[in-house]
Amino acid sequence: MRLKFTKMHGLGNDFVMVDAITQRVKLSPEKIRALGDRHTGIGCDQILVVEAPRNPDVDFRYRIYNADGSEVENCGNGARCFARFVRDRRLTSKDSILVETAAGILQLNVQDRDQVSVDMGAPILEPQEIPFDADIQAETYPLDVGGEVYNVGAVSMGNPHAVLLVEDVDTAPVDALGAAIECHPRFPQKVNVGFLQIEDRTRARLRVFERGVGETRACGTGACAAMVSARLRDLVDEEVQIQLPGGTLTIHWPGPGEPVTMTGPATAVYHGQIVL
Ligand SMILES: N[C@H](CCC[C@H](N)C(=O)O)C(=O)O
Repeated sequence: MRLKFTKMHGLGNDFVMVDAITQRVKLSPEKIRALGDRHTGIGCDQILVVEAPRNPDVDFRYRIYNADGSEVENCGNGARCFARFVRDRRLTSKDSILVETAAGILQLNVQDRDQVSVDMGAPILEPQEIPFDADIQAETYPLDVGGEVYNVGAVSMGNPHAVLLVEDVDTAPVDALGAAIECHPRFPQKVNVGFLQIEDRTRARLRVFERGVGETRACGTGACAAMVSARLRDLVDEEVQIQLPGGTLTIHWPGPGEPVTMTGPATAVYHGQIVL
C-alpha cells in the first residue's frame, strides 16, 4: 500500500497525519507500529487518521493511534495539527471545525499564524469514568507504587491522566516512575503520567510520560489534566501558561462542569509517501 502523509508536530509532540478521505487507508496495529518506528519507519509519537464524519452534524472524524499501535480517545496537540492539516489540504475552509473523536466531539478554532484553540470539553473526574479504581472522587488519591505512596490527581480528558506535583521537573524521575504508574493496576486502561511543577498561580512546568509512547516533548491533554488537577487543589487561577519541554500551551478552565480550552501552535514539517 502506497501511503501519502504529512509529518507535523505540536510543540515537538510529533505526528504522522494521514488523509483517509482522498486515499484508501487500512492500517493494522502492525502497520501503525511500522509507521511510528523512529529507525525503520517515519517515526512519530502518534499516527492521526482523518476520515469523513459518521455524524452528519460534524465536519470530520479523526482516529488517534499511539506509536505502540493502541487506538486512544483523545490527543490535544493532535487536534491542533488536525485542524491545520485539513485547512492546508483544503478539505475545509472553515475557521471553526467540529471533529468527532473516540472521546466525543471537539470544536477547533483556527487562529492567525499557526495558533489553534481547542474546546477540549469538560474534564471527567468521576473515578469509574476515568477509569481509576477509587471508591469516591477526590482532589488527590494515595497511590502505592512499589511500596512508596504518592499523592496523585486523576483526571480524564477523554483519555486518562495521573498528575503528580514535583518540586523540580528537571530532576523528576519521569522515566522510572512514569513507566511504573502508566501500568498501575488501579488504572485498568493504563494512564498518561504528568509531573507538574507549580511556579505561581498563572505559570507551571510539566513533563509527561505518555501511555503507549513514553516521555514526549509535549502533551496537550496532559497539560489540560494537569491544570485541572492543580485548579481543583486551588493552586492556580483559571488561565495558566503550561511550559513543557517543547514549548508553552495556554490552558483556560473556569471550574467543574465547564470546558477546558487549550491554545497553542500546530506545525507542518514535510509531506511524503511511504510503501507499507
Ligand atoms: N498517549 C495518549 C494519547 C496522545 C495524547 C497527547 N499526545 C496529547 O497531545 O494529548 C494516550 O494514550 O491517551
